[in-house]
Amino acid sequence: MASAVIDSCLGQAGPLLGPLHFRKSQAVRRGTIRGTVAVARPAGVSLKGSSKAGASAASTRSQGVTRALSPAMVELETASLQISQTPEWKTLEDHVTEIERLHLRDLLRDAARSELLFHEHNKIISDFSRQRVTQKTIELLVNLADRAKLRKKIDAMFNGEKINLTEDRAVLHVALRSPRDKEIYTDGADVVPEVWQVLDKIKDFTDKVRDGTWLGATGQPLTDVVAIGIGGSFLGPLFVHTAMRTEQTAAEQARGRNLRFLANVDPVDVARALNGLKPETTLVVVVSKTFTTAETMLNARTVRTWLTAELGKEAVSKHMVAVSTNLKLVKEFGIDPENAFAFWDWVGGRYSVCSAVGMLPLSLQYGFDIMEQFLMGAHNVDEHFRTAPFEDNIPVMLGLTGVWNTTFLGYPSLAILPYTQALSKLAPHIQQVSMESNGKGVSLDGSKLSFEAGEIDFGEPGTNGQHSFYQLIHQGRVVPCEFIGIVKSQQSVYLKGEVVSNHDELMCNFFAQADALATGKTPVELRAGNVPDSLIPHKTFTGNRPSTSILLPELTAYTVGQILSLYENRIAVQGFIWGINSFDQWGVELGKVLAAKVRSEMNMCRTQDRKVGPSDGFNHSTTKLLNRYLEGKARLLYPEPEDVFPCDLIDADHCRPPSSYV
Ligand SMILES: O=P(O)(O)OC[C@H]1O[C@H](O)[C@H](O)[C@@H](O)[C@@H]1O
Repeated sequence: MASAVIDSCLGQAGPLLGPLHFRKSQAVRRGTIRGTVAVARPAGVSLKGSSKAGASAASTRSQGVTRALSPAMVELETASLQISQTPEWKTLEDHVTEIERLHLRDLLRDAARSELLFHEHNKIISDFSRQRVTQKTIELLVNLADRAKLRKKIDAMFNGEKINLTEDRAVLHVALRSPRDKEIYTDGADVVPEVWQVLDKIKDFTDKVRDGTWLGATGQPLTDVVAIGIGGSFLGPLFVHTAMRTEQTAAEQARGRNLRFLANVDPVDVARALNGLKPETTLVVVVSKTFTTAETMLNARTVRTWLTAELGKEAVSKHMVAVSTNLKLVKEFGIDPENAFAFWDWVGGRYSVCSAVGMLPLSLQYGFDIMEQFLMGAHNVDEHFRTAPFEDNIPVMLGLTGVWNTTFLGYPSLAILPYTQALSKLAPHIQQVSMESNGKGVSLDGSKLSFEAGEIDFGEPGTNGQHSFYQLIHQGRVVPCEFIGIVKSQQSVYLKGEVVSNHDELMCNFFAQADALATGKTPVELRAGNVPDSLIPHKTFTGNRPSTSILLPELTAYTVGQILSLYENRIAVQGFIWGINSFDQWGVELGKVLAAKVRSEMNMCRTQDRKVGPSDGFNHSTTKLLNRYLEGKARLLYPEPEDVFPCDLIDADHCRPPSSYV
């Protein structure tokens, strides 16, 4: 059956049958394509020393153990084999020259085109008219999406297929926001009841903490929460918290409560997170999918010491709870499994904000009922994404225009520009979701991509960004932008006598910037404005710089959930088109392995007769730099000259105690 699927897929290839047949035979030879398939592991992935929970399983696979793929997955993997060799891709490449002849200044005069590129779903408006596209571009992008089997890939994700091939996992964060009465299966089991079991437990626990039924060790209410976690166990919750803080209903619910995050292992971050807090009133939530992440575990131990130094060891059971997929390690750490909130390996860290990772700390702060609205908003856009035709599907359109800009027009970046301070942590969150998901160099089957996937995301709320990096995006490099505006501000400030409120002023810029980028300012216009000739080149704006505008009615828990889903699904679309695995992150492992090596060197440096040199496996540069650090540390630890130990033996000079002590 699988080979029939492959043949039918290849059969559409037309003039490109050659390369695709080559791919096919190569894949068949490697054993990646057959009825039940043996999958080659991605080349060059070293899993040894990985601290992630899935690593041991993955490492057995890397040692040559193969596994079976369902026919559906065979089909999807096949559809991802070098999408750049398909006629649909080539047609888009050819289409670039047509688009290069057009200027957005002229395209925007076409009202019919603008109407076509204007979409609305449940009061979310998206306007793609300032993208460098015509109706034909959209048709060609949709053809590419069909060739990439986008619909089937979306269905496979929602149906719990193990589309994360390198970790053999389903990708079901959408199940985290599913209504109770839905059924979503993976590995033959419906996951929705488990999701709701944990959500019910979160509601129960957070209600008790908030109403004072659950008290601290000294009988005081726990009004302050410190959530310790990093990466996906931090950025999503921080984004949502920042978005909710000034929303009226949420702010009322949070009155008298504090939520802080501790992410960086930097002691400065520890000091800032704990500054002014009292152990008696503090609840610590340790958030880690794996419960092995070095930074989080060290911070958790540090904060546990801070708590127990004042309250005694028994206080841990009242003051520390955990969110993890690894309940065994939670228990070993000393947190009662009763006080642990589970999630599952089918939730990627960066996609985990709708699990207990976000729901627990955020419900402690705002109450479960408000956070349930957040889940409902995300689910609403998930359903739109799953069911709407591609041309009217906002996440799909965002993803397709993203692929168009990045891959075909050659603009590798995306600026995320919300015109509300409440979304100031959206860009940092999306940076992880997008860049960790799509920053890949090989396609699903492990073959090297012939184009660059991924997008460099950054951003800052308007208007602040305008006074910072907008110069570059107006007159320097072309950086596609996504402007996000809100109709009803979370805070209405109307000064008596002023027609334009603060919010109106903010939104004037939301509209103006997108048009300034698109239309620019020509030398003719400048001359008409009496600009001297010498300044004309400096004051010219070339325009033709693409952007999308998204307008939301208001910023509530519900619409924050919608925004999350728009971006998560947009990023999935891009990965599905590029034919990569957006759901693994092997690229973060190597640095961790090397850090572990440095850590063991530092530990050994505590002994006085320590001999460190290049033979320990570091190159000359690292050895020298590391030894400078150790030398500085030695001065701090061993202030007396005789206490200074020779930890730097690259050359004889460094063996001596620092000269200032001699
Ligand atoms: O939640 P944890 O297991 O502690 O992982 C925290 C983070 O670790 C790594 O950096 C991964 O690349 C991230 O995806 C993950 O979110």
